[in-house]
Amino acid sequence: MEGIAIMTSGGDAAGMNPAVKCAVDYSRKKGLKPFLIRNGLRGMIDGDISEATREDVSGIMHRGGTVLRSSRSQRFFEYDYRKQAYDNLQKLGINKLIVIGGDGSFNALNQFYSDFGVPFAGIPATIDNDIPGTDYCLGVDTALNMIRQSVDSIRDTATSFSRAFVIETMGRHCGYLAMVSALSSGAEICLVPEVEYDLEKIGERLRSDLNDGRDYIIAMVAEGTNMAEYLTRWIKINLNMDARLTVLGHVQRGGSPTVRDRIMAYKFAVEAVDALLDGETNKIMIFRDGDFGRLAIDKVTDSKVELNQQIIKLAEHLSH
Ligand SMILES: Nc1ncnc2c1ncn2[C@@H]1O[C@H](COP(=O)(O)OP(=O)(O)O)[C@@H](O)[C@H]1O
Ligand SMILES: O=P(O)(O)OC[C@H]1O[C@](O)(COP(=O)(O)O)[C@@H](O)[C@@H]1O
Ligand SMILES: [Mg+2]
Repeated sequence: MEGIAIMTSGGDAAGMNPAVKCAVDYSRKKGLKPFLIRNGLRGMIDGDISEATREDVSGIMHRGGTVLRSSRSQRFFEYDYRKQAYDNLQKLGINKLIVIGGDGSFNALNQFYSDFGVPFAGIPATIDNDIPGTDYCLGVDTALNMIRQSVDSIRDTATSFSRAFVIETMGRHCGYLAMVSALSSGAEICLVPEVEYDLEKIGERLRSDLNDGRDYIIAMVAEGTNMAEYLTRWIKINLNMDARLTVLGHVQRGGSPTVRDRIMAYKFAVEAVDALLDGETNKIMIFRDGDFGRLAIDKVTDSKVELNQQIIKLAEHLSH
């Protein structure tokens, strides 16, 4: 029986556990022998690999994070450690890999494929939604719901005071979480790296709203702009308003996967196993314009992610 190993790597994201469960169950159904690599790339180097049991993947669907655990490994950049990882796979008869992770993990596995020719299928999983070629990455819906819940709570206190609340979201260089959250929470300001912003115009607009009776402000700021602290000070000085900053941080990465993330996880996992059985060697599973598909890794690594134009159209007025 051919061995297939499943791992999670990079920043954890809700939906990783359902993807692991489905990848194990479906690959077994298809006549493969599923293995689990624990602790991501670090575990692959250290041989933290075992055949998947039914117990390993039972009762994990509803759990956030990744039960396989994850890592960001400096050693994987070095050939000698990758060779050690390859030897570990060889010993167990593993000749296919499924990696559930972000762009960094896909680069890692592509390097590993160039070194040793072990075919892999990538399942996009990162709250940042920053993988080119796919409209959706596992974990995004859960993160958006975690943010919504936090912003709703902040709004409760905001409505009790005449204050501005600046809320910073994660996302690295991608403004998706901030922009969608600005829409879903009815924010007055949204700053993301992809859209030019004009503080002068924002000031004019909000001063007029405040004169008309507005008494609090919610501002969503993507971490990639590095503007959250500055904007908080700017509001105090320019709008003459008390302002508070909340950096949401890792709260956004936690939480039980939403229904959307569970179902998407299943579909991505089936696609990944099928891709490998079809003889694909280094493809990333994608969801684009409502359909699932497979994209060559270089199409992913050589492009830059672009923010969805429809979302920009709906939210860009919050940047000026
Ligand atoms: N070019 C590369 N060569 C080898 N390993 C890499 C390469 N790029 C990334 N990696 C490995 O992949 C890991 C996961 O990538 P990272 O960017 O941290 O998370 P994510 O997969 O969520 O984007 C890195 O910590 C590193 O170990
Ligand atoms: O958890 P860490 O290592 O502090 O990294 C924080 C970063 O990880 C993320 O939560 C997820 O990013 P990745 O999916 O690329 O790992 C980013 O939004 C954030 O900037
Ligand atoms: Mg990443």
